[in-house]
Amino acid sequence: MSAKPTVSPMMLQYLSLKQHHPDKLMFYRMGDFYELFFDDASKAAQLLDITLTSRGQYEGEPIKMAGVPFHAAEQYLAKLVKLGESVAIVEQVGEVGASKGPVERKVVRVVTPGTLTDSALLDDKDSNRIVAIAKHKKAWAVAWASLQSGEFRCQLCAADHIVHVLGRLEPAEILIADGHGLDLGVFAKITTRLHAWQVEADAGRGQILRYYQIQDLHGLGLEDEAYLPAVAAAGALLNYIQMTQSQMPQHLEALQCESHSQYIQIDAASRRNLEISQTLSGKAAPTLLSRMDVCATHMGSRLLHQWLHQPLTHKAEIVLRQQAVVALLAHYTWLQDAFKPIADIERITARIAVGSARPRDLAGLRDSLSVLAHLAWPEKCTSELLTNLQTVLPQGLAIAARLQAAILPEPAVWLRDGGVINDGFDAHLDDLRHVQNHGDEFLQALEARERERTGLSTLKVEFNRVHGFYIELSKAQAESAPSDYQRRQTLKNVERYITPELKSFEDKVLTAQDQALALEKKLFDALVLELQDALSLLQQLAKATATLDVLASLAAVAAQDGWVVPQLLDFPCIDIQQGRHPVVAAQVTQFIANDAQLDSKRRLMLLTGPNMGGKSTFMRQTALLVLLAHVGSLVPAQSARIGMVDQIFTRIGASDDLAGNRSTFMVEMSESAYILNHATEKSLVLMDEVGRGTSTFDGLALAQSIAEYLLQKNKSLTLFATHYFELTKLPERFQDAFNMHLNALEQGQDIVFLHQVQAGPASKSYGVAVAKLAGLPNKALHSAQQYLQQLEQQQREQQAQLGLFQEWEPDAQITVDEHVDTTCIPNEYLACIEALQQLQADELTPKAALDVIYQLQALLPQA
Ligand SMILES: Nc1ncnc2c1ncn2[C@@H]1O[C@H](COP(=O)(O)OP(=O)(O)OP(=O)(O)O)[C@@H](O)[C@H]1O
Repeated sequence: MSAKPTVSPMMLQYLSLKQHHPDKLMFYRMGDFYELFFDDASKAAQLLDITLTSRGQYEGEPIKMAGVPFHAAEQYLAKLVKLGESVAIVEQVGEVGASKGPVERKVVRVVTPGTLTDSALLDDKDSNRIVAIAKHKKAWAVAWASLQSGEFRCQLCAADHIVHVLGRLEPAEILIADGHGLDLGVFAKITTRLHAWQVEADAGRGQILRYYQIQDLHGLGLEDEAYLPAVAAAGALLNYIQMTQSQMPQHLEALQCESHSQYIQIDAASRRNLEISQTLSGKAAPTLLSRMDVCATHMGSRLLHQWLHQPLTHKAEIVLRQQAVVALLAHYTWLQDAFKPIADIERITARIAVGSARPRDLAGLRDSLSVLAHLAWPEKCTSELLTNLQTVLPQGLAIAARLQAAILPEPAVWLRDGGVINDGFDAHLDDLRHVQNHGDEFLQALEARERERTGLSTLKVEFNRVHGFYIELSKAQAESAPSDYQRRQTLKNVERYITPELKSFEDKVLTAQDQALALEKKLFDALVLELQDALSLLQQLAKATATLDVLASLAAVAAQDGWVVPQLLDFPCIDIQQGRHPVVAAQVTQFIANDAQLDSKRRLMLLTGPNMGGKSTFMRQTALLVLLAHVGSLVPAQSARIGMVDQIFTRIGASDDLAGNRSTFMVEMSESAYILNHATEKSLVLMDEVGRGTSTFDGLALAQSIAEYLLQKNKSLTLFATHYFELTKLPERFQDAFNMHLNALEQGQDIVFLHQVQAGPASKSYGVAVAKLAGLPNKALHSAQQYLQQLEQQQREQQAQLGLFQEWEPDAQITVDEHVDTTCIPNEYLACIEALQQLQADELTPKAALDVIYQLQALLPQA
């Protein structure tokens, strides 16, 4: 008879918990291990490189199992979260043996990439945002929160704009309802799917009202029906945070709806191209952020990251920052030195809010608040913004004093070890500690007293781990032991005793330790609760510190490299004298500074020049200087006048989007389409070699029409780099287009880049010379040179036959002037004469005249 397969009660418990978290890995606590079962076990074994075993059977199959030790769980969690996994943590919450069956367990928290608060799992410089996307009727909105900073915001936005908002926010996790139908591009892989009912306006409204304990959404400015998508998104976020945290954090700031005109709009592709915080190859350096970030604190680094991604559009706000940076130019070293010991107040505040703060967090907070409160600010270092920030700093003094009283100067790492609460903070704790620490004195006194009472010289009071405290007498004197001595142990030469007084002392000492530990935990938890009432002040302090740190960092970079204050104008204009690329200039030994001038009369700069000549660098440099000016930073230039910009677009470089199934050319055209559909007169557009992803003629035709569209329709300030020399004729038809080029010197077959931007178009592109620099084999170079000559010759011939005449007089029939007697002229010279006759010599530039001579020569019979 075969035994009926049974499922163990523990496995039943596991399965019932797991059914609520089918898409997450489940860490199921069993003693000193977190165990994973079934498919979770195989996945974890593979991702974490841990051993896969099995235990018992389920439905006739062995149950796969893998485990990680409880004390090392954090490092495994960190790895899983980095890989984009979410983990539900199941703890034993009941007493072992309290009831029949397995000890009671429940999911105490869910660790997801966007809801981390644990310092061990977070990157110090990462904002770790979680985003929810929602739709109501036909309108969309995005809401986002950071459990570190307490930031909680939303924004209404068009469906095709969502991916650009995501580009700015760089979320760690995105919540979105199933079947949303949006193309999220690279962000698709970090989405967590919700049911449609979890992202719904009514439910969202309820969540928000409950969280803030308010009656309606008027106070938050979200009562209008138009905000329903934002309400749905924000509510879904709150719901998710509540579900994942063991305790609902109370530090989220009042939900704010951002307007899309608050910051310069930069689409996702442009953000990438400008390498603001990530290089095109995905590295953290060299980028604008890595160049600008000399912040003393991680809070500052995170805020600077935000600032660079969110250049402001309100001039007054920018000017406040500028003034502060200027005021700090002579004092940044002082401020940075003062800030060096400041802990990450923002993250400590987050851990206080979710109840996971540790002893050293509170000690760090205490020391930091104290430093901030006692800053002796230099008298001459003032500006409106600095004064506002400065007034916040002393407000942490009361909390610092309270923590000073409550926490030992150097508390233990773990609360469970004790040694956290300060002496003198709680009388009972002091008593308990006194018992523990002053046991020796008591024992010495007892020994002296007992010797005197009994007159026994061998009497000793001692302690060992097995038998606790005892009075010891030699065998010889044991017979004279008083009657109240109770025998505890007999050894060869000695007898050991206990007395009621010693027993009660022993009880007191042994329980004092446990009691002290329990009391320390209680006092610490109460302290954390007390601090939870001050979350908003702590956040203000963190924000003020981070802001000062960023301003000092901007001042440091500007002071060390001689940057200037850009003058901000209210009309479209870029007038940069001797500008430098903030990142490239720091990398090359000699960087050539260049001017850039664009305004309503010179809207489109056609930029030509050799490969490697510096076109991309110059274009990016211009955009980065405009961006920095809107951040409130000074800029690397001799002088700069910059008009307020609403959007920055860049179409630079070739990249294909294999994940999105789009070819290089398709990406190029989609980005160009986006620019033509969105750029305005106040936008800055960078176009680098549009059209190069397709055949020459298609490419040229597209580049030409895109440039014309930008000039006629968008009227944006545009830098248009191209290798199509045909485009350099555009200024002949459009007054607001003009040519500039990057110059180079040819020395024999070699080329020297001068990296200077000069007026007019480039004379040639030096492609073969650059290929030589790149190390192309000589043979290949040689034949390239020959092909080039042939192609140039063919082009000259074609132009001579068609282009020459078409260009001077497009509709002209090839006729010879009737006043000229042509009978005596050989036929082969006639074309040349006709061409000369029709030439409008006064309208030719010297360069065009030279071209004409070449073409005429080509018409003549070879000598
Ligand atoms: N103003 C400058 N001063 C000094 N070095 C420069 C300058 N501009 C560019 N460079 C150097 O020249 C290199 C090539 O510049 P860049 O990529 O901008 O050229 P490009 O004209 O866009 O080339 P391509 O047409 O091949 O894309 C840069 O990596 C940089 O090292």
